[in-house]
Amino acid sequence: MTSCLDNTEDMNGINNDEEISRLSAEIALLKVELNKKTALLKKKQKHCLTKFDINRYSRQMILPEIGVEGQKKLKTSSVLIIGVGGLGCPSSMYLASAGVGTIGLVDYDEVELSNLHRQLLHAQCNVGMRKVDSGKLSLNRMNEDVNIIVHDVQLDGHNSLDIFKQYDVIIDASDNLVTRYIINDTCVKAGKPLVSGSAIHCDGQLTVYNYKGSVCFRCLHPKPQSPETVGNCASAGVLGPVPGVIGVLQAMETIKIIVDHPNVLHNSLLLYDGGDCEFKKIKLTNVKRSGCICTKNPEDITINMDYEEFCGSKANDKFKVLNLLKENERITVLDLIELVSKKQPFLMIDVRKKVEYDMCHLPFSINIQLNDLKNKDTRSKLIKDINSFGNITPNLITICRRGNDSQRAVDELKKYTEVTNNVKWIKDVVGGLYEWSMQVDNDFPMY
Ligand SMILES: Nc1ncnc2c1ncn2[C@@H]1O[C@H](COP(=O)(O)OP(=O)(O)OP(=O)(O)O)[C@@H](O)[C@H]1O
Ligand SMILES: [Zn+2]
Repeated sequence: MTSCLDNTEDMNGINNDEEISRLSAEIALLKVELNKKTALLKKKQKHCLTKFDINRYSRQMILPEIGVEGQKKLKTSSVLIIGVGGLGCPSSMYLASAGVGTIGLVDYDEVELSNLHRQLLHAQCNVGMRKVDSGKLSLNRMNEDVNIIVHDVQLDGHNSLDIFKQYDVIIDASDNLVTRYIINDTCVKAGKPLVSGSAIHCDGQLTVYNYKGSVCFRCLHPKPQSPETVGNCASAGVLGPVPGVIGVLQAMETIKIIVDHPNVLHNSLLLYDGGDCEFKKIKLTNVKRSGCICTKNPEDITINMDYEEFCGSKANDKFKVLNLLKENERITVLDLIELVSKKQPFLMIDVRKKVEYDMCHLPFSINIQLNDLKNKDTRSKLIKDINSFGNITPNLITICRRGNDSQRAVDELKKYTEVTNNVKWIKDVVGGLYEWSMQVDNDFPMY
Protein backbone atom coordinates (compact mmCIF):
# COMPACT_ATOMS: atom_id res chain seq x y z
CA MET A 1 0.00 0.00 0.00
CA THR A 2 1.20 3.55 -0.76
CA SER A 3 2.09 5.61 2.31
CA CYS A 4 1.16 9.35 2.41
CA LEU A 5 4.83 10.21 2.81
CA ASP A 6 5.91 8.30 -0.26
CA ASN A 7 7.01 10.31 -3.24
CA THR A 8 5.07 8.04 -5.48
CA GLU A 9 1.76 7.87 -7.22
CA ASP A 10 -1.27 6.90 -5.12
CA MET A 11 -3.97 4.49 -6.09
CA ASN A 12 -5.60 7.09 -8.37
CA GLY A 13 -2.34 7.73 -10.15
CA ILE A 14 -1.79 11.23 -8.62
CA ASN A 15 1.76 12.29 -7.78
CA ASN A 16 1.65 13.49 -4.13
CA ASP A 17 4.54 15.93 -4.37
CA GLU A 18 3.14 17.65 -7.41
CA GLU A 19 -0.28 17.89 -5.82
CA ILE A 20 1.18 19.42 -2.64
CA SER A 21 3.14 22.02 -4.65
CA ARG A 22 0.08 22.92 -6.68
CA LEU A 23 -2.07 23.32 -3.57
CA SER A 24 0.64 25.39 -1.83
CA ALA A 25 0.80 27.76 -4.80
CA GLU A 26 -2.99 28.06 -4.76
CA ILE A 27 -2.99 28.81 -1.03
CA ALA A 28 -0.26 31.45 -1.50
CA LEU A 29 -2.33 33.14 -4.22
CA LEU A 30 -5.41 33.08 -2.02
CA LYS A 31 -3.41 34.62 0.84
CA VAL A 32 -2.25 37.48 -1.37
CA GLU A 33 -5.80 38.03 -2.49
CA LEU A 34 -7.04 37.96 1.12
CA ASN A 35 -4.40 40.48 2.24
CA LYS A 36 -5.36 42.81 -0.59
CA LYS A 37 -9.03 42.56 0.31
CA THR A 38 -8.34 43.08 4.05
CA ALA A 39 -6.17 46.15 3.32
CA LEU A 40 -8.89 47.56 1.07
CA LEU A 41 -11.53 46.88 3.69
CA LYS A 42 -9.40 48.52 6.38
CA LYS A 43 -8.84 51.53 4.12
CA LYS A 44 -12.57 51.71 3.48
CA GLN A 45 -13.29 51.30 7.19
CA LYS A 46 -10.84 54.08 8.00
CA HIS A 47 -12.96 56.45 5.98
CA CYS A 48 -16.32 55.26 7.16
CA LEU A 49 -17.78 54.68 10.56
CA THR A 50 -18.56 51.20 11.76
CA LYS A 51 -21.59 50.28 13.86
CA PHE A 52 -19.21 50.09 16.80
CA ASP A 53 -17.90 53.62 16.09
CA ILE A 54 -21.41 55.01 15.99
CA ASN A 55 -22.28 53.40 19.30
CA ARG A 56 -19.04 54.47 20.87
CA TYR A 57 -18.97 58.11 19.76
CA SER A 58 -22.74 58.78 19.58
CA ARG A 59 -22.75 61.31 22.42
CA GLN A 60 -20.27 63.60 20.68
CA MET A 61 -21.44 62.86 17.11
CA ILE A 62 -24.87 64.15 18.00
CA LEU A 63 -23.37 67.63 18.42
CA PRO A 64 -23.73 69.78 15.30
CA GLU A 65 -20.05 70.78 15.73
CA ILE A 66 -19.01 67.16 15.20
CA GLY A 67 -21.67 65.16 13.34
CA VAL A 68 -20.84 62.21 11.10
CA GLU A 69 -18.39 64.21 8.99
CA GLY A 70 -16.52 65.48 12.07
CA GLN A 71 -16.24 61.98 13.49
CA LYS A 72 -14.86 60.72 10.18
CA LYS A 73 -12.34 63.56 10.22
CA LEU A 74 -11.27 62.57 13.74
CA LYS A 75 -10.91 58.95 12.65
CA THR A 76 -8.67 59.82 9.71
CA SER A 77 -6.63 62.45 11.52
CA SER A 78 -3.25 62.17 13.21
CA VAL A 79 -1.95 64.16 16.17
CA LEU A 80 1.60 64.33 17.53
CA ILE A 81 2.10 65.02 21.24
CA ILE A 82 5.55 66.05 22.42
CA GLY A 83 5.91 65.14 26.09
CA VAL A 84 3.97 62.35 27.80
CA GLY A 85 3.98 64.28 31.09
CA GLY A 86 1.61 66.61 32.94
CA LEU A 87 0.03 68.05 29.76
CA GLY A 88 0.55 65.15 27.37
CA CYS A 89 -1.28 62.65 29.56
CA PRO A 90 -4.66 64.42 29.75
CA SER A 91 -4.54 65.67 26.16
CA SER A 92 -3.77 62.21 24.74
CA MET A 93 -6.42 60.56 26.95
CA TYR A 94 -9.19 62.82 25.62
CA LEU A 95 -8.01 62.56 22.02
CA ALA A 96 -7.79 58.78 22.12
CA SER A 97 -11.22 58.58 23.72
CA ALA A 98 -12.66 60.97 21.12
CA GLY A 99 -11.58 58.60 18.35
CA VAL A 100 -8.57 60.37 16.81
CA GLY A 101 -7.23 57.71 14.42
CA THR A 102 -3.49 58.08 15.01
CA ILE A 103 -1.65 59.57 17.97
CA GLY A 104 2.12 59.93 18.03
CA LEU A 105 3.88 60.16 21.40
CA VAL A 106 7.35 61.69 21.75
CA ASP A 107 9.29 61.39 25.02
CA TYR A 108 12.85 60.40 25.94
CA ASP A 109 12.23 59.81 29.63
CA GLU A 110 10.93 57.16 31.97
CA VAL A 111 8.12 57.26 34.51
CA GLU A 112 9.16 58.50 37.98
CA LEU A 113 7.25 58.27 41.25
CA SER A 114 7.10 62.07 41.49
CA ASN A 115 5.23 62.17 38.11
CA LEU A 116 2.21 60.22 39.29
CA HIS A 117 0.25 63.00 41.03
CA ARG A 118 -0.45 64.59 37.66
CA GLN A 119 0.57 62.21 34.85
CA LEU A 120 -2.48 60.00 34.98
CA LEU A 121 -1.61 57.74 32.06
CA HIS A 122 1.14 56.24 34.18
CA ALA A 123 0.39 53.96 37.13
CA GLN A 124 2.54 53.14 40.13
CA CYS A 125 3.42 49.75 38.61
CA ASN A 126 4.84 51.58 35.56
CA VAL A 127 7.53 53.50 37.46
CA GLY A 128 10.80 52.94 35.59
CA MET A 129 9.04 52.15 32.29
CA ARG A 130 9.61 54.29 29.17
CA LYS A 131 6.93 57.00 29.20
CA VAL A 132 5.96 56.39 25.58
CA ASP A 133 5.43 52.65 26.23
CA SER A 134 3.46 53.23 29.41
CA GLY A 135 1.41 55.86 27.51
CA LYS A 136 0.69 53.54 24.58
CA LEU A 137 -0.36 50.76 26.93
CA SER A 138 -2.85 52.94 28.81
CA LEU A 139 -4.24 54.67 25.73
CA ASN A 140 -4.84 51.38 23.95
CA ARG A 141 -6.51 50.08 27.08
CA MET A 142 -8.93 53.02 26.76
CA ASN A 143 -9.42 52.68 23.02
CA GLU A 144 -7.84 49.77 21.18
CA ASP A 145 -8.79 51.16 17.76
CA VAL A 146 -6.43 54.12 18.04
CA ASN A 147 -3.10 53.64 16.32
CA ILE A 148 -0.49 54.81 18.85
CA ILE A 149 2.95 55.44 17.37
CA VAL A 150 5.82 55.81 19.84
CA HIS A 151 8.88 57.99 19.24
CA ASP A 152 11.27 57.20 22.09
CA VAL A 153 13.65 60.06 21.30
CA GLN A 154 14.69 63.45 22.56
CA LEU A 155 13.24 65.81 19.98
CA ASP A 156 15.87 68.04 18.37
CA GLY A 157 16.37 70.14 15.24
CA HIS A 158 17.65 67.10 13.33
CA ASN A 159 14.85 64.59 13.93
CA SER A 160 11.83 66.89 14.31
CA LEU A 161 10.89 67.50 10.67
CA ASP A 162 10.72 63.82 9.69
CA ILE A 163 8.50 63.11 12.67
CA PHE A 164 6.22 66.15 12.27
CA LYS A 165 5.59 65.42 8.57
CA GLN A 166 3.62 62.31 9.53
CA TYR A 167 0.96 64.24 11.52
CA ASP A 168 -1.80 66.82 10.98
CA VAL A 169 -1.71 68.68 14.31
CA ILE A 170 1.14 69.13 16.80
CA ILE A 171 0.69 69.51 20.57
CA ASP A 172 3.49 71.05 22.62
CA ALA A 173 3.30 69.32 26.00
CA SER A 174 6.99 69.74 26.78
CA ASP A 175 8.54 71.51 29.72
CA ASN A 176 11.53 73.47 28.45
CA LEU A 177 12.25 76.49 26.30
CA VAL A 178 14.67 74.79 23.90
CA THR A 179 12.04 72.22 22.92
CA ARG A 180 9.42 74.98 22.52
CA TYR A 181 11.58 76.75 19.91
CA ILE A 182 12.34 73.47 18.10
CA ILE A 183 8.64 72.60 17.98
CA ASN A 184 7.65 76.08 16.81
CA ASP A 185 10.22 76.27 14.02
CA THR A 186 9.43 72.77 12.78
CA CYS A 187 5.69 73.52 12.76
CA VAL A 188 6.31 76.67 10.73
CA LYS A 189 8.55 74.85 8.25
CA ALA A 190 6.17 71.89 7.92
CA GLY A 191 3.05 74.10 7.89
CA LYS A 192 1.43 72.41 10.91
CA PRO A 193 -0.85 74.04 13.51
CA LEU A 194 0.69 74.07 16.98
CA VAL A 195 -1.45 73.72 20.10
CA SER A 196 0.74 75.11 22.84
CA GLY A 197 0.24 74.77 26.59
CA SER A 198 2.17 75.28 29.79
CA ALA A 199 1.52 74.83 33.50
CA ILE A 200 3.44 75.62 36.64
CA HIS A 201 2.48 76.28 40.31
CA CYS A 202 -1.27 76.98 40.08
CA ASP A 203 -1.11 78.75 36.70
CA GLY A 204 -1.53 77.65 33.12
CA GLN A 205 -1.49 79.08 29.58
CA LEU A 206 -2.92 77.98 26.26
CA THR A 207 -2.88 79.18 22.67
CA VAL A 208 -2.72 77.92 19.08
CA TYR A 209 0.14 79.11 16.89
CA ASN A 210 0.66 78.94 13.16
CA TYR A 211 -2.98 78.29 12.33
CA LYS A 212 -4.77 79.98 9.43
CA GLY A 213 -2.16 82.77 9.26
CA SER A 214 -1.86 83.37 13.00
CA VAL A 215 1.42 84.34 14.65
CA CYS A 216 4.05 81.82 15.76
CA PHE A 217 5.79 81.44 19.13
CA ARG A 218 8.83 83.33 17.80
CA CYS A 219 6.68 86.32 16.76
CA LEU A 220 5.90 86.81 20.47
CA HIS A 221 9.26 85.60 21.83
CA PRO A 222 11.98 86.48 19.34
CA LYS A 223 14.60 86.16 22.09
CA PRO A 224 14.54 83.44 24.73
CA GLN A 225 13.89 84.35 28.34
CA SER A 226 16.95 83.98 30.55
CA PRO A 227 17.15 80.37 31.84
CA GLU A 228 17.01 81.54 35.49
CA THR A 229 13.55 83.06 35.02
CA VAL A 230 12.08 79.87 33.53
CA GLY A 231 10.97 77.49 36.28
CA ASN A 232 10.18 73.83 35.96
CA CYS A 233 7.91 71.46 37.87
CA ALA A 234 10.82 69.85 39.71
CA SER A 235 12.08 73.11 41.19
CA ALA A 236 8.96 75.29 41.24
CA GLY A 237 6.25 72.67 41.82
CA VAL A 238 2.84 72.23 40.20
CA LEU A 239 -0.59 71.25 41.45
CA GLY A 240 -1.81 68.19 39.49
CA PRO A 241 -5.16 69.50 38.23
CA VAL A 242 -3.50 72.58 36.65
CA PRO A 243 -1.75 70.69 33.80
CA GLY A 244 -4.91 68.55 33.82
CA VAL A 245 -7.04 71.60 32.92
CA ILE A 246 -4.61 72.89 30.30
CA GLY A 247 -4.00 69.43 28.78
CA VAL A 248 -7.73 68.84 28.40
CA LEU A 249 -8.11 72.27 26.78
CA GLN A 250 -5.28 71.37 24.39
CA ALA A 251 -7.28 68.30 23.40
CA MET A 252 -10.36 70.52 22.91
CA GLU A 253 -8.53 72.97 20.60
CA THR A 254 -7.04 70.03 18.67
CA ILE A 255 -10.49 68.53 18.09
CA LYS A 256 -11.72 71.97 16.97
CA ILE A 257 -8.87 72.25 14.47
CA ILE A 258 -9.58 68.77 13.09
CA VAL A 259 -13.30 69.39 12.60
CA ASP A 260 -12.64 72.91 11.29
CA HIS A 261 -14.50 74.68 14.09
CA PRO A 262 -14.75 78.46 13.46
CA ASN A 263 -13.55 79.56 16.92
CA VAL A 264 -10.13 78.02 17.41
CA LEU A 265 -8.03 79.89 20.01
CA HIS A 266 -5.44 81.14 17.54
CA ASN A 267 -5.54 84.87 18.07
CA SER A 268 -5.75 84.90 21.86
CA LEU A 269 -3.81 83.62 24.83
CA LEU A 270 -5.84 81.96 27.57
CA LEU A 271 -4.53 82.40 31.11
CA TYR A 272 -5.72 80.11 33.89
CA ASP A 273 -5.22 81.04 37.52
CA GLY A 274 -6.08 77.93 39.51
CA GLY A 275 -5.62 79.76 42.83
CA ASP A 276 -8.38 82.28 42.12
CA CYS A 277 -10.19 79.95 39.73
CA GLU A 278 -10.05 82.58 37.02
CA PHE A 279 -9.74 82.38 33.24
CA LYS A 280 -8.57 85.42 31.28
CA LYS A 281 -8.29 85.78 27.53
CA ILE A 282 -5.72 88.20 26.14
CA LYS A 283 -6.00 89.26 22.52
CA LEU A 284 -2.85 88.51 20.57
CA THR A 285 -1.67 90.46 17.56
CA ASN A 286 -2.60 88.79 14.31
CA VAL A 287 0.27 90.50 12.53
CA LYS A 288 3.37 88.38 12.14
CA ARG A 289 6.57 90.00 13.44
CA SER A 290 8.51 91.45 10.54
CA GLY A 291 11.51 89.24 9.72
CA CYS A 292 10.18 86.36 11.83
CA ILE A 293 10.83 82.83 10.64
CA CYS A 294 7.10 82.48 9.87
CA THR A 295 7.29 85.22 7.22
CA LYS A 296 9.85 83.21 5.20
CA ASN A 297 9.41 80.58 2.53
CA PRO A 298 9.34 77.15 4.20
CA GLU A 299 12.29 76.01 2.02
CA ASP A 300 14.41 78.87 3.41
CA ILE A 301 13.76 77.95 7.05
CA THR A 302 16.57 76.02 8.73
CA ILE A 303 15.80 74.12 11.88
CA ASN A 304 19.17 72.57 12.66
CA MET A 305 20.59 75.57 14.53
CA ASP A 306 22.12 75.03 17.97
CA TYR A 307 18.94 75.57 19.97
CA GLU A 308 20.62 74.88 23.32
CA GLU A 309 23.18 77.61 22.70
CA PHE A 310 20.45 79.98 21.48
CA CYS A 311 18.46 79.49 24.71
CA GLY A 312 21.45 79.07 27.04
CA SER A 313 19.79 75.97 28.51
CA LYS A 314 19.21 72.28 27.80
CA ALA A 315 16.46 70.53 25.82
CA ASN A 316 15.51 68.63 28.94
CA ASP A 317 15.01 69.48 32.58
CA LYS A 318 17.52 66.94 33.82
CA PHE A 319 19.64 68.16 36.70
CA LYS A 320 22.96 69.69 35.65
CA VAL A 321 25.72 69.28 38.23
CA LEU A 322 27.76 72.46 38.72
CA ASN A 323 31.36 72.61 39.93
CA LEU A 324 31.65 76.09 41.37
CA LEU A 325 33.95 75.29 44.32
CA LYS A 326 37.44 73.81 44.60
CA GLU A 327 37.67 70.22 45.75
CA ASN A 328 38.99 71.22 49.19
CA GLU A 329 35.96 73.45 49.73
CA ARG A 330 33.63 70.45 49.62
CA ILE A 331 32.95 67.39 51.78
CA THR A 332 31.22 64.14 50.88
CA VAL A 333 28.34 62.60 52.82
CA LEU A 334 30.82 60.05 54.19
CA ASP A 335 33.03 62.90 55.52
CA LEU A 336 29.89 64.28 57.11
CA ILE A 337 29.18 60.96 58.83
CA GLU A 338 32.71 60.99 60.20
CA LEU A 339 32.32 64.54 61.55
CA VAL A 340 29.09 63.50 63.24
CA SER A 341 30.54 60.30 64.72
CA LYS A 342 33.66 62.09 65.98
CA LYS A 343 31.43 64.79 67.47
CA GLN A 344 33.31 67.50 65.57
CA PRO A 345 31.66 70.87 66.16
CA PHE A 346 29.87 72.20 63.10
CA LEU A 347 26.84 74.22 62.17
CA MET A 348 24.92 72.97 59.13
CA ILE A 349 22.81 75.34 57.04
CA ASP A 350 20.19 73.79 54.78
CA VAL A 351 19.73 76.44 52.07
CA ARG A 352 16.58 75.05 50.43
CA LYS A 353 13.15 76.72 50.54
CA LYS A 354 11.35 76.49 53.89
CA VAL A 355 8.66 74.24 52.43
CA GLU A 356 11.31 71.79 51.25
CA TYR A 357 13.01 71.89 54.65
CA ASP A 358 9.63 71.18 56.26
CA MET A 359 9.19 68.17 53.96
CA CYS A 360 12.41 66.56 55.18
CA HIS A 361 15.74 67.66 56.68
CA LEU A 362 18.70 66.38 58.64
CA PRO A 363 18.03 66.76 62.39
CA PHE A 364 21.27 68.64 63.00
CA SER A 365 20.64 71.31 60.31
CA ILE A 366 19.09 74.77 60.48
CA ASN A 367 17.24 76.37 57.57
CA ILE A 368 18.40 79.61 55.94
CA GLN A 369 17.37 79.99 52.30
CA LEU A 370 20.13 80.80 49.84
CA ASN A 371 18.80 84.28 49.00
CA ASP A 372 18.38 85.17 52.68
CA LEU A 373 22.15 84.86 53.25
CA LYS A 374 22.43 88.29 51.60
CA ASN A 375 20.30 89.73 54.38
CA LYS A 376 22.30 91.42 57.18
CA ASP A 377 19.78 90.59 59.92
CA THR A 378 19.77 86.93 58.90
CA ARG A 379 23.56 86.87 59.08
CA SER A 380 23.56 88.49 62.53
CA LYS A 381 21.31 85.65 63.68
CA LEU A 382 23.68 83.17 62.11
CA ILE A 383 26.67 84.72 63.95
CA LYS A 384 24.72 84.29 67.20
CA ASP A 385 24.24 80.59 66.38
CA ILE A 386 27.95 80.25 65.62
CA ASN A 387 28.88 82.01 68.86
CA SER A 388 26.62 79.70 70.83
CA PHE A 389 29.45 77.14 70.54
CA GLY A 390 31.29 79.24 73.18
CA ASN A 391 35.07 78.93 73.12
CA ILE A 392 35.01 76.32 70.36
CA THR A 393 35.27 77.53 66.77
CA PRO A 394 32.90 75.39 64.68
CA ASN A 395 32.97 74.54 61.00
CA LEU A 396 30.19 75.82 58.76
CA ILE A 397 28.61 73.36 56.35
CA THR A 398 25.97 74.11 53.70
CA ILE A 399 23.65 71.54 52.16
CA CYS A 400 20.84 71.56 49.59
CA ARG A 401 18.88 69.05 47.49
CA ARG A 402 21.53 68.09 44.92
CA GLY A 403 24.64 70.19 45.69
CA ASN A 404 24.43 73.28 43.44
CA ASP A 405 22.80 75.87 45.69
CA SER A 406 24.99 74.73 48.59
CA GLN A 407 28.06 75.73 46.52
CA ARG A 408 26.47 79.09 45.76
CA ALA A 409 25.86 79.49 49.50
CA VAL A 410 29.56 78.90 50.31
CA ASP A 411 30.50 81.52 47.71
CA GLU A 412 28.04 83.95 49.27
CA LEU A 413 29.15 83.33 52.88
CA LYS A 414 32.82 83.77 51.97
CA LYS A 415 32.05 87.43 51.16
CA TYR A 416 31.39 88.28 54.82
CA THR A 417 34.35 88.50 57.22
CA GLU A 418 31.97 88.57 60.20
CA VAL A 419 31.15 84.99 59.19
CA THR A 420 34.54 83.72 57.97
CA ASN A 421 36.34 85.10 61.08
CA ASN A 422 34.10 83.11 63.39
CA VAL A 423 34.39 79.65 61.80
CA LYS A 424 37.26 77.24 61.02
CA TRP A 425 36.17 76.58 57.47
CA ILE A 426 33.06 76.76 55.26
CA LYS A 427 32.32 73.85 52.96
CA ASP A 428 29.34 72.29 51.20
CA VAL A 429 28.19 68.69 50.81
CA VAL A 430 28.72 67.14 47.36
CA GLY A 431 25.43 65.79 45.96
CA GLY A 432 23.48 67.17 48.95
CA LEU A 433 20.53 65.35 50.47
CA TYR A 434 20.16 63.21 47.36
CA GLU A 435 23.58 61.62 48.07
CA TRP A 436 22.67 61.32 51.75
CA SER A 437 19.59 59.34 50.76
CA MET A 438 21.56 57.20 48.28
CA GLN A 439 24.60 56.44 50.43
CA VAL A 440 23.70 56.89 54.07
CA ASP A 441 19.98 56.67 54.77
CA ASN A 442 17.74 54.99 52.18
CA ASP A 443 14.71 55.99 54.20
CA PHE A 444 15.48 59.67 53.68
CA PRO A 445 13.04 60.96 51.00
CA MET A 446 14.61 61.55 47.61
CA TYR A 447 12.57 64.05 45.60
N1 LIG B 1 13.03 67.56 23.66
C1 LIG B 1 12.21 66.64 24.20
N2 LIG B 1 12.03 65.46 23.57
C2 LIG B 1 11.21 64.51 24.09
N3 LIG B 1 10.53 64.67 25.25
C3 LIG B 1 10.66 65.83 25.90
C4 LIG B 1 11.51 66.88 25.41
N4 LIG B 1 11.46 67.91 26.29
C5 LIG B 1 10.61 67.53 27.27
N5 LIG B 1 10.14 66.29 27.06
C6 LIG B 1 9.20 65.53 27.91
O1 LIG B 1 8.10 66.34 28.19
C7 LIG B 1 7.49 65.92 29.41
C8 LIG B 1 7.10 67.14 30.20
O2 LIG B 1 6.39 66.69 31.33
P1 LIG B 1 6.33 67.47 32.71
O3 LIG B 1 6.31 68.93 32.43
O4 LIG B 1 5.17 66.96 33.44
O5 LIG B 1 7.72 67.16 33.44
P2 LIG B 1 8.49 65.82 33.91
O6 LIG B 1 9.86 65.93 33.35
O7 LIG B 1 7.69 64.62 33.59
O8 LIG B 1 8.48 65.92 35.48
P3 LIG B 1 9.44 66.65 36.53
O9 LIG B 1 9.81 67.96 35.91
O10 LIG B 1 8.58 66.77 37.74
O11 LIG B 1 10.61 65.72 36.70
C9 LIG B 1 8.50 65.05 30.12
O12 LIG B 1 8.04 63.72 30.14
C10 LIG B 1 9.77 65.18 29.29
O13 LIG B 1 10.54 64.00 29.27
ZN1 LIG C 1 6.57 84.18 13.70
